[in-house]
Amino acid sequence: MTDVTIVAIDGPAGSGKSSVSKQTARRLGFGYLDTGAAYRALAWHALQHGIDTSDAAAVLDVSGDFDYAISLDPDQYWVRVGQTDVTDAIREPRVSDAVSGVARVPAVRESVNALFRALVAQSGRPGVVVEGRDITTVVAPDAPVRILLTAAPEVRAARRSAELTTQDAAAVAAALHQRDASDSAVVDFLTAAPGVEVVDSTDLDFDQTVDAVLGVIAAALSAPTADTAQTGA
Ligand SMILES: Nc1ncnc2c1ncn2[C@@H]1O[C@H](COP(=O)(O)OP(=O)(O)OP(=O)(O)O)[C@@H](O)[C@H]1O
Ligand SMILES: Nc1ccn([C@@H]2O[C@H](COP(=O)(O)O)[C@@H](O)[C@H]2O)c(=O)n1
Repeated sequence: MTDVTIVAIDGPAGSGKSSVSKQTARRLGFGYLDTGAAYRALAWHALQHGIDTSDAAAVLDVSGDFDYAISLDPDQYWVRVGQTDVTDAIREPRVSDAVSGVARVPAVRESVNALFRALVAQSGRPGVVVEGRDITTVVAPDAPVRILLTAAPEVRAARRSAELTTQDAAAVAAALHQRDASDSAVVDFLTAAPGVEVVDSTDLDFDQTVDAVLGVIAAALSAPTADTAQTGA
């Protein structure tokens, strides 16, 4: 797809994709692309227009004037819609609750996937860690490194509720599992596709998880490819 080395990371909500991918990108001097932010920002945009995101036709309609921008710098992360900085707003529970409706619209997925590929190609970085739900399978199925980052459901819910102090733990867990259930009807991010390495962080702390991901990347990038094996390069 491009000369930029892509590290593709998928996984369910709260598995640590964003935080682990961002730190991995820093350690490698790579860019970091949070693909979920595009779906969240479009959900935010739809809500601003008073649209119910379960109405696919209305979502598609409002996506016509969706002016989206995101930083790929892991140290200066921001997300904008038009002139509005929505970096924090797209994490609000009302957006998380609405986002699966947006992600369910096939034309939206095609359009954001084209945008992701363009952002990676224009990143100016030697590599980009791209994280989401369908990166290993749809957005970058030929990436040299493809990882499914998992953790037990109760561990993911506990990590998420530890960062959201305004909501009770049971409500956070229920919302997270509800979002996984809706999302997994659209893309399968709970089982690893052939060739995708699983990193299970259930019993790992954050630094151990980053190290495990870096280990998979080092092994994959040093392994001979079909091309180098043939030429002896
Ligand atoms: N291995 C780990 N051990 C402990 N905490 C972790 C670990 N990995 C991530 N976390 C913490 O878990 C929380 C959720 O992680 P993060 O937001 O990166 O998940 P995510 O998969 O991107 O979620 P979502 O898909 O909902 O955006 C964060 O507070 C993060 O710091
Ligand atoms: N590749 C992707 C990434 C995300 N989604 C949808 O966006 C939502 C938010 O993603 P987060 O990673 O920020 O939690 C997610 O719940 C999916 O609905 C997607 O479909 N494909």
